[in-house]
Amino acid sequence: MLMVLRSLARSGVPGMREWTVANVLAIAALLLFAGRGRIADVLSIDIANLLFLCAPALMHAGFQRHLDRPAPYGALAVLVAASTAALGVFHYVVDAMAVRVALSSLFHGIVCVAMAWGLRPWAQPGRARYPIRFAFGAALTLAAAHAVRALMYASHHDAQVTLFDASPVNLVCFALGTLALPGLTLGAVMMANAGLIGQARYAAEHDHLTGAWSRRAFFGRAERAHADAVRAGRTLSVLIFDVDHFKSINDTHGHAVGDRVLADLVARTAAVLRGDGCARLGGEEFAVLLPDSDADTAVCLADELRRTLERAAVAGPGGVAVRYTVSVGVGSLADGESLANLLQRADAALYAAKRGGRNRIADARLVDGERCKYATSGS
Ligand SMILES: Nc1nc2c(ncn2[C@@H]2O[C@H](COP(=O)(O)OP(=O)(O)OP(=O)(O)O)[C@@H](O)[C@H]2O)c(=O)[nH]1
Repeated sequence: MLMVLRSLARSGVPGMREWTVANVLAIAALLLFAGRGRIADVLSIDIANLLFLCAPALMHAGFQRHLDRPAPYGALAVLVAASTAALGVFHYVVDAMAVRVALSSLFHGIVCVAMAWGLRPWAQPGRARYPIRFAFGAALTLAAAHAVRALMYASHHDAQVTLFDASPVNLVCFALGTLALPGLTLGAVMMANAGLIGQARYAAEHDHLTGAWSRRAFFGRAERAHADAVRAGRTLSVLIFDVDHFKSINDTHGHAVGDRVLADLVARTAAVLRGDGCARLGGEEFAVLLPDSDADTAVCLADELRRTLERAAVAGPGGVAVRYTVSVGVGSLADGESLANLLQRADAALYAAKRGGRNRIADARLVDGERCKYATSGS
C-alpha cells in the first residue's frame, strides 16, 4: 500500500501526504510491537502505541483534506495526547495490558466513527460513489470491530492477556490490525484515482480560459442531442457565434482584456441560455445546442443573447469599459438532416451575419449561397 501511495506522491491529490505518513507510522509501530521483549519497553509499548494512535488520526486528517474540509489537527492532537497519557498510566502506574488494548481500541473506534461520518456518501455530491462508499464501509466496519474489541478487553481487564497468544480473540484482533490500515488506504487510493480521472475528464471537456465546453465535448454532446432528436422526433437547434472584430479588441486593449471578453461572453451566455451550456469551438467562436427548440424559438433566443452581449462591458486598462458584440448563425434540424449538415448550415449563417455587417443574427433557413434574405441586427 505504501508503494501504491508513493506512486501517487506527485499527483498533488489533497490528503496523499497524510495517508502516506499514516502508513509509515503504522509500519513503524508494528515493527516496534514485534520487538517486545527484545527492545526497551518504552519503544515497544509507549512509542509503538503513540505511533499506532497517530496512524488512524492522520488517515482521518487525510480524508478530510481530500474532501476539501479543514483537517481537525487540534482535536486529533488532544485526543492522541490524552490517550497516550492514559496508556502511560496503565503501563507505569498499573501495568494492565488488557486496559491498554481496550483504550487503544476505544481511540481507534472514535477516530473511525469520525472518519466514517466525514466520508458519509450521502453528503458528497459530485464525487464518484463507489470509492466513497468503500472507504465509508471500511471506516464503519473498523469502528464496529474496535468497539467490540474495546468492550471485550475492558470486561476482562483483570485477566492475564498477551497479544501474541494464539487465542481466537487475538487472531481476530491480529487480522483486524493487519487489514485495518490497508483497507482504509485502499479506499483512499480509490478516491484519489477517481479524483484524478475526474480532473482529467474535466480538463478534456472544458476550455481552460472560459470554463465553456471544449470543442471535443461539444461534438460528443451534439451527436447525442442529434441522435435523441431523430429518435424521438423532437426539434433541435444550434447557435454558432463569434465575437466581432475581436482582433481589434486585442490590438487596442491587450490580450488580457480579450481573454476577459471571452470569459464574460461565456458567463453571460450561460445566464441567458440555460440549456446545454456554451462550447468554445476555437479562438473567439462559440456554439450552444438548443434541444427541443424550433427555429423560431432559436432565433428569439439568439437575438436575446446578441442584445445581452451588446449591452455588456468588461474593464479595460485604466478602468475603461470595453464593449463587444457578436454575430450569430442559427440552424435548426430539418427532417432527416445529418448533424454535419446542420452545423455546416449554422456556420454558413454565421458568415452571412458577418457579411451583413456584424452584431446581427442570421437564420440558416434564409441563407441562400452568398445571400442572406433575413437577419436581425443591433443598432
Ligand atoms: N485574447 C485572446 N485572443 C484570442 C484567443 N484566441 C484567438 N484569439 C485572437 O482572436 C483574433 C481573431 O481574429 P479574426 O479571426 O481576424 O477575427 P475578428 O477580428 O474577430 O474579425 P471578425 O470575426 O471577422 O469580426 C486573433 O487576433 C487571435 O489572436 C484567446 O484565447 N485570447
